[in-house]
Amino acid sequence: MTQHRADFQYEIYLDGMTGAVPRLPTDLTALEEMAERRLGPGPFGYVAGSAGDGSTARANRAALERRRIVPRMLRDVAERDLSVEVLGRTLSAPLALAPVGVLSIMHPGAEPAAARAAAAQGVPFVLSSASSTPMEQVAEAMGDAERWFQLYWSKDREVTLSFLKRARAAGCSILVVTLDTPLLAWRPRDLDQAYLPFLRGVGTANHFTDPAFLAGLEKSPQDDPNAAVLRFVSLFSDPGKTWPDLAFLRENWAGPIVLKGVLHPDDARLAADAGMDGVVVSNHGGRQVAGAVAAADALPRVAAAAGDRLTVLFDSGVRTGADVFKALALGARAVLVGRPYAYGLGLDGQPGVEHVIRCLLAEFDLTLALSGHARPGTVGAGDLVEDPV
Ligand SMILES: Cc1cc2nc3c(=O)[nH]c(=O)nc-3n(C[C@H](O)[C@H](O)[C@H](O)COP(=O)(O)O)c2cc1C
Ligand SMILES: CC(C)CC(=O)C(=O)O
Repeated sequence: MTQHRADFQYEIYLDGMTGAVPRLPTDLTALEEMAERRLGPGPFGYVAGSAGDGSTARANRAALERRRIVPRMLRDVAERDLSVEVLGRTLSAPLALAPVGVLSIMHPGAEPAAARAAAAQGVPFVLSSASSTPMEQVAEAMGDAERWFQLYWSKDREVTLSFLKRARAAGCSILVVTLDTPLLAWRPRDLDQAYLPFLRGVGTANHFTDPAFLAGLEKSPQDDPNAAVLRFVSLFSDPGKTWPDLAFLRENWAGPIVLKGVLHPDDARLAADAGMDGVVVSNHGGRQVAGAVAAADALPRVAAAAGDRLTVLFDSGVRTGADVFKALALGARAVLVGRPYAYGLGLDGQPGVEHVIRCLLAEFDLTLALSGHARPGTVGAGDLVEDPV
């Protein structure tokens, strides 16, 4: 019998009947509620939080919920294949774990535990620049599994070059350049808790182990942590950059480059003109511009502008397998998921992250089949209608 991702549901039922394994909730909203009860208010608030009044994070969910699937019947979906081609590689399913920094605030296993889960479930892991574990150690935890590197584009060219070199040596195939965080947004939840991990030196591991970063310090981060954190904050990102600056990254990264945080179709055109290979339509999970367009509302226009010049990925608000399906129907090739896996990690380490991936992919497989599709590539705009607002 063909093994399908959907079979996970019977594993859960059978385990439940024998009482063998206490499972995390399969509804990822319930998982978030459990995380809120079990994790500390600072760490939970940092992950759950968003910019300003939180309206963009809410809009992300509303824009996905407003789209409704129109299932088709009698289409032979017995043999299904969830794989998709993304920038020259075959992914086992249209899902990757988004770059999420500072994972040690969730669980001591931190990034290596999440990366191992991604590897075990066959989905790419995107290593964050703001990782609490040096990228070499994260890569080591993954064996040969697919990983991409997310760059926070430093003010210091030598640090950027050093990161690119290290990421390449650590086996990262795709460079994901995050454009929407040249400044940290106004985040009331973190302000009210006075909780910003970087000011405590968390999420600085890639910097604190980087020769080019260390060269700018008089003393080691161990001997003078304050100076090291201040250097991190001053270099972390650069609001002065413009489109022509991308030439520097194009010259110094041999593989595909994907720009994360694109919401306007004209920015997609500029990305293609700059020789980029893809974009992630994303508003950073509503964490940067309060009042920004919902990512799912931006997606069809960006996908149209991208045409066949760019591969379009999507994140911000994905919480169900049906959301994955909807994002594909709106024009994405694959999606990234952020907060849910951070909660899975916080609640149960590597198995918790695997649980989240398996839930999303089981439900995606079922949604695909029950909507009349045997593979992601046939999903399109005709599969959705939009509820009146
Ligand atoms: C705690 C946290 C840390 C994040 N760190 C990064 C990061 O280091 N780099 C980055 O490009 N995006 C980062 N993001 C944004 C995610 O990559 C992604 O865009 C977002 O979480 C998607 O929305 P979702 O959480 O609704 O799935 C972070 C998000 C969260 C929640
Ligand atoms: C600001 C970053 C270092 C982490 C991040 O992307 C986030 O908190 O959303």
